[in-house]
Amino acid sequence: MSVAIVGAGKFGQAIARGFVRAGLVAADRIIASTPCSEDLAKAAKIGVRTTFDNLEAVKPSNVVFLAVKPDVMRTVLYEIAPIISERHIVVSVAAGVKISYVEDKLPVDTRVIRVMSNTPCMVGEGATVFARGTAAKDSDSVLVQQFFSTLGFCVESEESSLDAVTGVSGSGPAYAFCAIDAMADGGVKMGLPRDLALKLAAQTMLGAAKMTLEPGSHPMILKDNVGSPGGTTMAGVHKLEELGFRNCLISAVESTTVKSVELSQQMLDEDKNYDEDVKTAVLKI
Ligand SMILES: NC(=O)C1=CN([C@@H]2O[C@H](COP(=O)(O)OP(=O)(O)OC[C@H]3O[C@@H](n4cnc5c(N)ncnc54)[C@H](OP(=O)(O)O)[C@@H]3O)[C@@H](O)[C@H]2O)C=CC1
Ligand SMILES: O=C(O)[C@@H]1CCC=N1
Repeated sequence: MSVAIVGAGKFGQAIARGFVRAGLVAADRIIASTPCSEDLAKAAKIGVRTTFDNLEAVKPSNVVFLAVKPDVMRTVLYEIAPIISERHIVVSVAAGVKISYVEDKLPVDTRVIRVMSNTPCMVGEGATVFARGTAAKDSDSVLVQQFFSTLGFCVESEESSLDAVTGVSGSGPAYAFCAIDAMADGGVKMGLPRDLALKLAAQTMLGAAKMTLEPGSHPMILKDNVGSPGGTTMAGVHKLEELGFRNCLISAVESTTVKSVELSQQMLDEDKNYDEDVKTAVLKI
């Protein structure tokens, strides 16, 4: 198996590192491309092959990960389309880019899978949901499941769920990092050294997440177990409620989901305008 990662930025590097770390693909079977020399140097440090040329990455590969930002997706799809064949599986990890958008620009019957994952893939604790395109086979779905299961939790779903998945787990690590940082700030404010405060905050999140994932657990029951009657915890939980902590998180997930929906619509609208511009130009000729 040979893997191309087109768009070797933060997320492209995260999955490359994850695949190599898990021993799923040998580093020299991965070729990463980007026009950004800094990103290419970072990818090279993982041990993968690198190139500025997307076609050089795609040609020898059979699994092609598209990890570019949505605004360059069209350019990249048109660039690689002439060399995409039945041998390729195209896996898009871009937020807000619909499967139909990708399929539209590639040869008929290209096997496409759309994935929403997250950066904890780097440490084997990713959360991934994927949906298959119209020509994708069961074996493609099994392969993608295999890839992302080595990087953490992975499940197949309908494409319609992927905007909300982006809201919870795609962008979710950013909310968790903000929470960890803020808890550490609180510790420093109360007199702890910064490195200890940060370690305690991160380890606490890790432990709480692990407990929540135990079969039969529920976060609110676990929360009740922490709060001793008349003790410290409920004073803190009361403050969280007063300042709208849960409300904030629900709204953050909602805003991210809405942004993902808007991104999809914006891309379809831009496509329509682009097609009309091309038609007008052809008519002029
Ligand atoms: N970061 C995350 O946590 C997650 C990101 N994603 C998705 O991953 C994708 C990438 O995001 P992220 O890694 O954060 O963004 P980055 O900007 O870090 O990475 C994008 C990379 O693509 C490069 N690039 C730009 N144009 C081209 C081109 N024509 N051909 C090949 N490469 C190109 C960029 O180079 P340059 O900098 O020069 O433009 C950069 O190296 C997005 O679609 C995002 O939705 C999905 C889940 C999580
Ligand atoms: O911020 C973004 O658009 C990407 C998608 C999910 C996480 N990062």
